[in-house]
Amino acid sequence: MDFDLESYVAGMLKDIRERGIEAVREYSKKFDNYDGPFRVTEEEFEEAVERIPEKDREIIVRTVERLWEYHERQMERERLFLKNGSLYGLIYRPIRRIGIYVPGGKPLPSTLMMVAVPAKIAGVKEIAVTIPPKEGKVNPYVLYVAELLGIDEVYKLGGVQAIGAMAYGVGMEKVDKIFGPGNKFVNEAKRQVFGVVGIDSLAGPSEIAVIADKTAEKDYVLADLLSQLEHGKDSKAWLLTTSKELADYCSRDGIEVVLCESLEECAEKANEIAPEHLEIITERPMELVDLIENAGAIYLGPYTPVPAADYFLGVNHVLPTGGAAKFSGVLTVRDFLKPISIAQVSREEFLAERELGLRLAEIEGMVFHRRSMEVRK
Ligand SMILES: NC(=O)c1ccc[n+]([C@@H]2O[C@H](COP(=O)([O-])OP(=O)(O)OC[C@H]3O[C@@H](n4cnc5c(N)ncnc54)[C@H](O)[C@@H]3O)[C@@H](O)[C@H]2O)c1
Ligand SMILES: N[C@H](CO)Cc1c[nH]c[nH+]1
Ligand SMILES: [Zn+2]
Repeated sequence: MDFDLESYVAGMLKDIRERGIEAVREYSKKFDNYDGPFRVTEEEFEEAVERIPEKDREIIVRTVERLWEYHERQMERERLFLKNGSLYGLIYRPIRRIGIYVPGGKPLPSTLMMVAVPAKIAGVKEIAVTIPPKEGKVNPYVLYVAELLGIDEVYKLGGVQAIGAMAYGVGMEKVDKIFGPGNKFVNEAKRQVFGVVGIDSLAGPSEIAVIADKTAEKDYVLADLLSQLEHGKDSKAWLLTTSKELADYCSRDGIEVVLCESLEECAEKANEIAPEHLEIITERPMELVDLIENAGAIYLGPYTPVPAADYFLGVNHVLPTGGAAKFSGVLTVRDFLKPISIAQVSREEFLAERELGLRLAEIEGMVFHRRSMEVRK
């Protein structure tokens, strides 16, 4: 019988809801060989941070600066307008408390930067971070990034138990929204807790698709395809090409190669896949962009490989996978903000336009709705 991921994860989440910290402890022991205490102490922070060489601190600070510069342009401002003496618009408020899941199979400090920077720009006040421990410890680079960004609430928790703990408030205060990518267990757990908390997107195992023609440097294309397969056995790589030579060169384990008649056909295939990342390495890459409907991120030309975007370009690397790019997109500052509609209507406009509301209330059979509008003089 096939493994049923949905019921497997549902069972774990139910257990965490019902038995709380005991269940979290047992799953953590089983999958990460650690049963607490879960919150990273001040001493552990200090010890880890001291271990980071000066050169690496500089690398991290410069990377954070690049991310900050890119993301601060996304900050939403109030959008208000006046019409007939009335005020209308949207105002924005940050989510109060969020959880960030940092993947830990290969610990990814870069992912903490990718989520925490836009969260800080948006003005999120409280951030709890979870990461699976290794031998009871958290990766020191993750703790350094946390400290640099003013985050002191870090938990040694991974997988479904981390998502359950953040969503149901087990061993910590419940969060309002969970961010961050993870493996198929993490991704499914996020999908299932949606509604109890918000989630950013279904950011699961990494993927890359490359559209390339005969002008592409073969070694660049192959290296890029292999880069995302490095994330793990669930990762995927597709080459969509019009070049038979390139197709043969990249025919390796784990890479799905599709030989197409034209670049338009490559674009069509890319839209069907809706990959997390789409590289276009062709003679005139920009010409294909108009044909792309579904992709988490599009990187053009020979000098925009996915790993550069994973680390230092400044763009965000938290992206939808598994076809979710058909209905969602890259993580942005907006994901940390709640738009609130606002209006203050003038008497003149209200009286002039209320017949619309009165009749619509009648159509819907809403007597008290009608009354609320009618009663005003
Ligand atoms: N889409 C994106 O934006 C993006 C960004 C970065 C990383 N990623 C992806 O994140 C993933 C990280 O995966 P990872 O495995 O390295 O780390 P992870 O932290 O997501 O998963 C590790 C956890 O999975 C749990 N787990 C492992 N086996 C289990 C089992 N059989 N049953 C229940 N729980 C189990 C354990 O608790 C462990 O702590 C990779 O697939 C990577 O490609 C995606
Ligand atoms: N490629 C990942 C997004 O799918 C992000 C990442 C982090 N570290 C290395 N790569
Ligand atoms: Zn990567």
